[in-house]
Amino acid sequence: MNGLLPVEEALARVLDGIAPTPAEDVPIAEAFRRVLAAPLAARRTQPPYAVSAMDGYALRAADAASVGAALRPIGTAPAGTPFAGRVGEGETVRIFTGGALPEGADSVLLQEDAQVEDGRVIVREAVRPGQHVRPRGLDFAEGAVLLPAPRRLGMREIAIAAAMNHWAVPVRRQPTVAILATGDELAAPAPDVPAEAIVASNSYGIAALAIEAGARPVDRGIVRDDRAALAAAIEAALAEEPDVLVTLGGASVGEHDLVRGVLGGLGVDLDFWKIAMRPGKPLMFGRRGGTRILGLPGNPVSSLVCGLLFLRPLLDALLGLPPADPTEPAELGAPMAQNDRRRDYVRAMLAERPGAPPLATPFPRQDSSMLSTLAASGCLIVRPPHAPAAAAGAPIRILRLP
Ligand SMILES: Nc1nc2c(c(=O)[nH]1)N[C@H]1C(S)=C(S)[C@@H](COP(=O)(O)OP(=O)(O)OC[C@H]3O[C@@H](n4cnc5c(N)ncnc54)[C@H](O)[C@@H]3O)O[C@H]1N2
Ligand code: MOO
Repeated sequence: MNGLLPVEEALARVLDGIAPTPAEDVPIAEAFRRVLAAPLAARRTQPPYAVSAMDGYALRAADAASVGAALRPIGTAPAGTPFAGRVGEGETVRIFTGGALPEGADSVLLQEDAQVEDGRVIVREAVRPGQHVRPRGLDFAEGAVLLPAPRRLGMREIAIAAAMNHWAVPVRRQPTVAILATGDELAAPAPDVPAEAIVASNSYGIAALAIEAGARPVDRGIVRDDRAALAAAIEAALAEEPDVLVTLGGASVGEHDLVRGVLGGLGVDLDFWKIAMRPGKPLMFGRRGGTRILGLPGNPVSSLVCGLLFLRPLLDALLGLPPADPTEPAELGAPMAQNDRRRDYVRAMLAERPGAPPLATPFPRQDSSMLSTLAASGCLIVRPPHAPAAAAGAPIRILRLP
């Protein structure tokens, strides 16, 4: 392997022996983006009784089978207030969307198809049996398992969990991700940021990735390239026993790249890998107690791409989610040269095309410091090691950017 570790092998080692975080109950209103720990079954039948799907008149279809039929109104049935009586032959009840279909009625005449004349309701459009009625249990029946686990709870899942009358849901505890930036040159974004500083962006990008995955980031700030300060900052972060500690920068081989030595001295069982990928070659991975430590490279694009490829699957595994192939097929929009021994993740514009795979066109400059191209990209083109030169139109695989 020329001393370069393949991406899959590195990921397998990061995920080795992982167990999902314990389950806890959270109120439904706080469950967005959390991962369901146990399947959810409906606690009720929806709708719990037959209801009208329209504003109109509840009646017996047999009484309204022909245009011109006249019916006698005997009451009203708005949503939430059922009509207490029974609809008999030639009778009708004014009903509104969501109102309970009164006993005796089997259909609803649309308001627009009715005319009220001399206290009578005249049918202007013949009614089919069952018309505009939502039968009991149309959506779901009590006991039906509508949300399997594990599943990340988005808008749709939250809504149906609430509809099934779950006021609290069992979810995985949010993994905690401590994030520590390293580097003398760095300063947090602020009005008074020194002119000579580099604004520390990686912490914010990695925190966003963690939140999107359903984890809880903890910002441990910026530490100088000083062995003692770095050791103190890492020890303080580890003392909180986060599920993951991410260090940013200082991962390479220069004299100021101290993270590796410091982690080793703090009892971290550590691997330092050169991964066969670009961007993001240097990557540290270690463990201490229940904490997994990811040492990401400092170059901003390398940091975020490594975050997508290693931190994201790690968080998914901690949340009990199965591994997923994040790539999909696409077509190349411009020629690409032969690749070397590293797998490239190439920033590219993405154009959707009806009836054809999306078109991915690489940006000409791929410097791993350039967040501007990452921000403008729709995807990363995944080029295998030693891929031959490819012409525009060639089938490729892409990783859509979140
Ligand atoms: N002689 C070698 N030099 C380098 C190698 C190598 O193999 N041999 N690898 C290169 C590659 S590839 C990468 S990637 C970088 C990784 O460097 P480090 O992880 O040590 O990162 P730093 O040196 O600390 O910083 C690199 C670059 O990124 C900026 N940076 C750092 N942290 C942040 C942050 N939180 N937010 C924004 N920008 C950040 C930093 O200012 C530097 O410009 O090493 C190459 N060198
Ligand atoms: O791997 Mo470095 O990330 O190429 O810049």
